[in-house]
Amino acid sequence: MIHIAVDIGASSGRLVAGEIKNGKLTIKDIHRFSNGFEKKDGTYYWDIDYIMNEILQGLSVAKSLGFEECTVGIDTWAVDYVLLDQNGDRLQDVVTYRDHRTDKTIEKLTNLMSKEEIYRKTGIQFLPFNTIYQLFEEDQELLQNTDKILMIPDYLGYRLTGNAVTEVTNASTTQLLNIDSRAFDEELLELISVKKEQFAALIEPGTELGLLKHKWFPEYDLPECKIITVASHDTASAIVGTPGDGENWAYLSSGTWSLIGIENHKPFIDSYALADNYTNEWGAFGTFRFLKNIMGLWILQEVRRKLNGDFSFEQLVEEAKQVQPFQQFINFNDHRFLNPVNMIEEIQEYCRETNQSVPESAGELASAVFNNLAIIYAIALEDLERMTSKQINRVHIVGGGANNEFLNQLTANLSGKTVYAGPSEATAIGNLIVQLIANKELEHIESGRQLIKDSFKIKSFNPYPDSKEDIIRQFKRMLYSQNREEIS
Ligand SMILES: Nc1ncnc2c1ncn2[C@@H]1O[C@H](COP(=O)(O)OP(=O)(O)O)[C@@H](O)[C@H]1O
Ligand SMILES: C[C@H](O)[C@H](O)[C@@H](O)C(=O)COP(=O)(O)O
Ligand SMILES: [Mg+2]
Repeated sequence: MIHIAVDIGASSGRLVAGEIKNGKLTIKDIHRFSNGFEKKDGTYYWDIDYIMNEILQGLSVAKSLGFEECTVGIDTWAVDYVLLDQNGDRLQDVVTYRDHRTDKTIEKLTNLMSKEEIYRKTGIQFLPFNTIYQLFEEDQELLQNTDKILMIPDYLGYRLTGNAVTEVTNASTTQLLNIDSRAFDEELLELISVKKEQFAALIEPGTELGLLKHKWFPEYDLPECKIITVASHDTASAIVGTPGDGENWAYLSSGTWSLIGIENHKPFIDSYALADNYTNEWGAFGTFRFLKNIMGLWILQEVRRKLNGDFSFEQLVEEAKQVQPFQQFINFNDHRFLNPVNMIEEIQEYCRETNQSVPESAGELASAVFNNLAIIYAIALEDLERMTSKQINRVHIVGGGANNEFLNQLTANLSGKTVYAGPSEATAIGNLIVQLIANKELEHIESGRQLIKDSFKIKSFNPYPDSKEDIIRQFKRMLYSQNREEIS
């Protein structure tokens, strides 16, 4: 049986076919498309109908390749949602988490319930765009006319099958789930005037959602598909697809965002985790993703866009190698980098404000991005070890960022840990692993990770001893001198 992973990140989407052949997981790119958001009347929106069409185009490519039947799993970015009326039709376009409508909402909501109380209930990090804050800002009349609130991958699954669910890994990013009861927290729902019935039933990854409706067949030449709900938060799928083993490894899901953390079997909720804004997003198979959001390669994507796309990502890496490293210390987790009008100007303004040299060329800008991301990763790993008393010896970098060998080596040097890079398509692979487990072709996540190790090339980067301590100390000194607001 062929399985198809639909993995949609903030910058790109892909359909990847996979099956186990001769003891290895073989994957094949079926369809790729770019993703992004547009500003309309002052609000930033995704184009969900464009995404839906690309998924159906991709499935028709699968049919043209001879796949007459398959299972399909969908994973996407977190927190965003669709509002449906009683007929199952969308009440409005889909607002993106980078919209500025929630820039001040954490402050408003934590005046009604303390940060400590919300964190005790949910164990979820305070990001301004969490679903709870977006719903708080929604038009109240619209919300009262809403029959169902569906998270993005659940909405896409609903459009394909007609069945509505709320998959738990992605639902945990709403900051509305109670970590003890594993249900929506009624007090938090009341704070934002949402009724529990407005969410579809919570379900675990690996649950069959339904069959692809034939209403799509006249317009697209499609295979017969059984849709399986996977770990539908893409980061949860990325972690399933990360070939770590034992206790002493961390993951770094490196795409538009950098999500750095460890896989836990129980939540880790204490004042240090709250202070450092670490989260306990729910993982597949009852695990917890104790991680931190770092602004990630979004910064580079926006620098590249402002350079009119004149450089490929590979070229920007080569340009960065040509310049002196560590010329500026920049806290890219500062809220100002979440969605500035012009990322290059924002970076340059930050450097002027902090009396640092100003990066001008593509190489200087790319070097500033890579060097400071590596420092922030290293500090996050230090925090993880201190908070959890766990020794982290290995960092598995997965996602598109795993292709950036320059950043992989910088991360190894500054963290002092061995970096294992790949698979770059870990998210799609993790999506496939859950489908294979649901289809009883794999027993559990451990056998899935062993299959990944047996099937894909993983490249290692050993740390070169250098003055990492001094660099990190200088970065921390700059941080404290600024005391600016992070993205929480
Ligand atoms: N060959 C490459 N060399 C350097 N960086 C790369 C390469 N391929 C991808 N990347 C990096 O990976 C990022 C995209 O990662 P990806 O996981 O596809 O993102 P998302 O899932 O968020 O859309 C790009 O922004 C780029 O920085
Ligand atoms: C807003 C969320 O934190 C974000 O979606 C992140 O968790 C995520 O899913 C990153 O996926 P990308 O593939 O877009 O980097
Ligand atoms: Mg991704």
